[in-house]
Amino acid sequence: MIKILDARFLTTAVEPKGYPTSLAPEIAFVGRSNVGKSSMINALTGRKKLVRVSNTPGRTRTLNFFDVDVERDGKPHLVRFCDLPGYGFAKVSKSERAEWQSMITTYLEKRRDLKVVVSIIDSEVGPTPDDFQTLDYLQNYRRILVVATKIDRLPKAKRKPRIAALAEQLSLPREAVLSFSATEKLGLDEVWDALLGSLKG
Ligand SMILES: Nc1nc2c(ncn2[C@@H]2O[C@H](COP(=O)(O)OP(=O)(O)OP(=O)(O)O)[C@@H](O)[C@H]2O)c(=O)[nH]1
Ligand SMILES: [Mg+2]
Repeated sequence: MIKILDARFLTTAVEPKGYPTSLAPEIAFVGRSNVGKSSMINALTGRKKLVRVSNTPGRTRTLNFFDVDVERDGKPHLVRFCDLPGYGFAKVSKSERAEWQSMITTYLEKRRDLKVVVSIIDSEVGPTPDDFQTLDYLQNYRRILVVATKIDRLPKAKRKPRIAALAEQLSLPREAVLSFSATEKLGLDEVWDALLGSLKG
């Protein structure tokens, strides 16, 4: 049983000197622009407006940190979430794109507290070349949890086969890809269990 006790915005950062002081294991959310990273954080914390979300890609432009007190089977945990800007967003200038890229890779490579990276894939669109590239790059030095979101957009009968197909495309076992919907609150407990489970090991 998962229960959220509290979730709060901590700080915004663009470079390491702005990262919050170490306190809790960190979990980062990465994926294409507009895939639903910020919405996933809101859904997982049960807070509608903890993070701003938008129909327009490119909503999140800095690293945003949140502290979350969560209780699992009666045991309290403190975890820290980091919401990242999306990749593959075309409507920014080349130099701004390069800045984002370096902001994201510096964090993903250097941050000691970062324990798990949630790689978010659009269930409808499937993994894009950017997704493959990011996963290839990350798997060398980070623990990754793949979550297929916006599963609500698929008819119910197509959900399981789609997840199986995604897993195959990503060369992962079927059970390694979790399905999720922020709008319909599907897969919340499964994602929390996987996150807290991987922080333990
Ligand atoms: N149907 C459906 N829509 C979703 C889901 N999750 C997010 N969305 C919608 O997708 C859009 C983008 O959501 P965000 O959470 O802002 O996406 P993001 O990945 O944080 O986007 P950037 O910060 O711009 O990179 C919004 O219109 C959300 O309402 C979901 O599970 N199902
Ligand atoms: Mg966002």
